[in-house]
Amino acid sequence: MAWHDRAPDSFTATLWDGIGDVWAEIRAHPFLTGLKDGTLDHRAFVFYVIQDAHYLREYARALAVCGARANDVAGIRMFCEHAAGAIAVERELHESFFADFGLSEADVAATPMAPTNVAYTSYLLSAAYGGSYAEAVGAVLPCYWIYAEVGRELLAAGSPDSRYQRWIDTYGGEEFAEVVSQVLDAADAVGPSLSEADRAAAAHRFTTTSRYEWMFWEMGLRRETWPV
Ligand SMILES: Cc1ncc(CO)c(N)n1
Ligand SMILES: Cc1ncsc1CCO
Repeated sequence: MAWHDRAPDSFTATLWDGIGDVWAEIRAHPFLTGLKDGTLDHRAFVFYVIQDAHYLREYARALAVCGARANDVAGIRMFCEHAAGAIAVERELHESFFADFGLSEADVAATPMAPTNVAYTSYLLSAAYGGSYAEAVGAVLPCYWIYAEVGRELLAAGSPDSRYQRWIDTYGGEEFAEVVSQVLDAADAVGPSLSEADRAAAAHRFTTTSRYEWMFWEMGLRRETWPV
């Protein structure tokens, strides 16, 4: 399982090389260090998980669009399975965390999406519908890859908080690692056929959504609200 260590000249390795600064900031983010050492304010975690339920629904839509646009049956099947998988993870949030917190389906639905969440999901859908297929894939990749890298690091460390550990287990586990390997292999299969301009456009999408990944944790930590 080498999704964190792609072949050096592969398209995905080039993409990852381009986000070195963003990845360094993500690893050091207080939301994640707080999950690891258990010091993260529970209110920030609850806020984040509610926002993530909204995020996963829109992310599943973006993956379904990638599925509709894929050039072969393997790509159609993979993205459609992952879209259904993202909805399954969203459903699990209701059965585990929201049940724990005493939050109903209606409570979650009635919570508005925070500004960063609106911006990130709007950007994903804009890339999925309006960009080239490579741009669509470039935009959805950080969601998979960054969470798998974060999960791997946090799983190795472990958390003293059982709820945070449960979150870590979702993304640090073998099942998610397998999903991420599949999508990175699919991206590397299309990489060599892309024009220089399309590769650059896809890399720009990848960098932008990586930045949104950092901003999503910042949104949770600050419990971001609309300023007006
Ligand atoms: C914001 C965000 N990015 C990535 C994932 C991984 O699925 C997630 N659940 N939420
Ligand atoms: C939750 C999630 N994140 C990226 S893909 C996916 C669904 C995996 O099947």
